[in-house]
Amino acid sequence: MLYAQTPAHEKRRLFRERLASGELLRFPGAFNPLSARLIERKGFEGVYISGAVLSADLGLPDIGLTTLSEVAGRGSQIARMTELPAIIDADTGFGEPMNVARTVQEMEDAGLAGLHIEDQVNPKRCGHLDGKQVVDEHTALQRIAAAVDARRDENFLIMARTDIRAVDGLDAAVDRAKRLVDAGADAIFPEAMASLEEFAAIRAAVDVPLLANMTEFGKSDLFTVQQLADVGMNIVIWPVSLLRIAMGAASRGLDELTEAGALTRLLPEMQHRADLYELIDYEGYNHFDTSIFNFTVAR
Ligand SMILES: C[C@](O)(C(=O)O)[C@H](CC(=O)O)C(=O)O
Ligand SMILES: [Mg+2]
Repeated sequence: MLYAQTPAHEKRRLFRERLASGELLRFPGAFNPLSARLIERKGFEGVYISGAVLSADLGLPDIGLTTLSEVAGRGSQIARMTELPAIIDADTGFGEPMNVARTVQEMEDAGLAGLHIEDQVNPKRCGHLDGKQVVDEHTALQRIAAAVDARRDENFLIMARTDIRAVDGLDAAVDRAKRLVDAGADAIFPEAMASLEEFAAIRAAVDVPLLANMTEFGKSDLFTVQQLADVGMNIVIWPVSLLRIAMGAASRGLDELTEAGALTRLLPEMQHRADLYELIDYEGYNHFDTSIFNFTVAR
């Protein structure tokens, strides 16, 4: 009933333990709190909270328009709904190094297990679009150092994302990954890798956990979990996939309404009322009610 039972510090501890095993952990993107619960029920190891999804959800492009409060607020709503660790996309950290520090503390308080901060200039762009720019090395390292310094729970994962591959090439990405680790990053998110070999090159360069972004219609091919495990990746995200699937289905449903005037034919594709109730534990709430309202009126 209500929210997850596992306290945030415990989720983080367990997450760090699992990450240390070297296995590949699967983090589909939750587009709302309810979908986080579905991800948990289906047996995944974690939940990703995407900036692209948060902005799209508001009808906005992913160009740094969302605020720290909006992102932390949505992160908290999603994280508290699942026992799984949730990692959030903190874009460029919402400002200068001091803002990055505050971002880390807000995300800790929101119950997240970790975040990633990227080295794009403000305002950022989607990592899979052309024309993005990255900051110089000094600024990139400052952001990460500020983040590491600000955290109060040592198990809160500070991941550095580098977008430099699409701008200056793979050698620059390898170099930046190494420097970000030296600055204290617990993990690296090499954005827009072009091939498995490129993931392998980053793997060879640093010892910390690595994240692979399997976003659709972007610059990376869609590799399988096994392929990514074979090149030593430790976390894989499908950041926007569930939103794309849900919006695709919604669009087809609206077309069907226009054409047929009823949705009867789509019933097999819908989440059944019974499945929804099971997912949100209606039963538990009923039980709670009967255990509380057990009085009778004396006459
Ligand atoms: C991972 C990402 O930062 C996100 O916000 O989910 C995006 C995903 C996308 O736009 O497909 C990114 O890769 O920049
Ligand atoms: Mg993003």
